[in-house]
Amino acid sequence: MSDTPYRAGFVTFVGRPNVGKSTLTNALVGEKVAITSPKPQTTRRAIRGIMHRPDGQLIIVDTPGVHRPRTLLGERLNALVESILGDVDVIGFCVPADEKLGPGDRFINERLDDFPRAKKVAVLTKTDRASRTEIVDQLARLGTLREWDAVVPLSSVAEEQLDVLSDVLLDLMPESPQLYEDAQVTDESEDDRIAELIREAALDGVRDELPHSLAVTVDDRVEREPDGDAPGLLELYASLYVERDSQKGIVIGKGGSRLKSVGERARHEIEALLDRRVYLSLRVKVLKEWQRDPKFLGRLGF
Ligand SMILES: Nc1nc2c(ncn2[C@@H]2O[C@H](COP(=O)(O)OP(=O)(O)OP(=O)(O)O)[C@@H](O)[C@H]2O)c(=O)[nH]1
Repeated sequence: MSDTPYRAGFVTFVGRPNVGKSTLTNALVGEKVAITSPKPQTTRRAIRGIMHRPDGQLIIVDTPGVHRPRTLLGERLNALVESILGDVDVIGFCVPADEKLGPGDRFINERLDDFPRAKKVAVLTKTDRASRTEIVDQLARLGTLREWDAVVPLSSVAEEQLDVLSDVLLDLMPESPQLYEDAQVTDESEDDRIAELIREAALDGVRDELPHSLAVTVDDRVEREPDGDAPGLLELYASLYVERDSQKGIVIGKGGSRLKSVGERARHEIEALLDRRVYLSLRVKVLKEWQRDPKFLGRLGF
């Protein structure tokens, strides 16, 4: 045994939409906890994933994309980002290896000056999509932005250099007792995670601006009695909220076909999460302007 002290603390990954923050969180935690989708700005919640190691714990806070507020939801998201960044030990600034450093990256980087307490690590994501030369060039450009506590190139998909990042992050954490129990991978409630899985399935492949217009609540759970030798089912009743009739049509699809496949996909994911059989009932409701409704936002946990 070495005499390395036990370290634990909080890290958050920031960066433009779609740079791979959620995928990185999932790869580090090793279980699906954050919503990932090819659409920008689908992460709305501060979902925490916890990476456990014998020598420490990384508590990962997933932030929503930093964007200009146009609605009450947008304002609350930005306020949420501010409060998260003010509170973490390390901020991981993510930039993809396969795109040039742009004004969006510089804007976010400059905002990091407002959080002097946090150590700052540059993470070059998606290295599997770039050549060696491109990676070296990007690292050099990243180096001009500020004096980083560390710079790590990695690929979450190819699972390259993830261990390097976790070593680096843990090294920057304060000495601390264990903050969460071993078995915990997230402190989100089970219903929240179920709602996220449904939301992710419902967003898959929809092309317009649905991401911010779709909210999911789990309304009821009923234990169905075991039938002979067959174990009891868990019945889950959830609602999908959209803002317009046209969006309801998109979610439901022709003759309900899309909603059916959304339900099937979500059910599989939920069964994997809960490790038991589930009956899932989905209803789609139109709630005009829900993003401006403080009461409803409160219900969603904002
Ligand atoms: N090839 C490759 N693709 C990746 C990698 N990491 C993420 N992606 C893909 O990039 C897309 C965006 O990833 P996300 O993890 O959802 O990105 P995000 O930064 O959390 O996005 P927002 O939630 O919009 O802020 C997805 O299609 C991922 O599969 C990687 O290491 N390699």
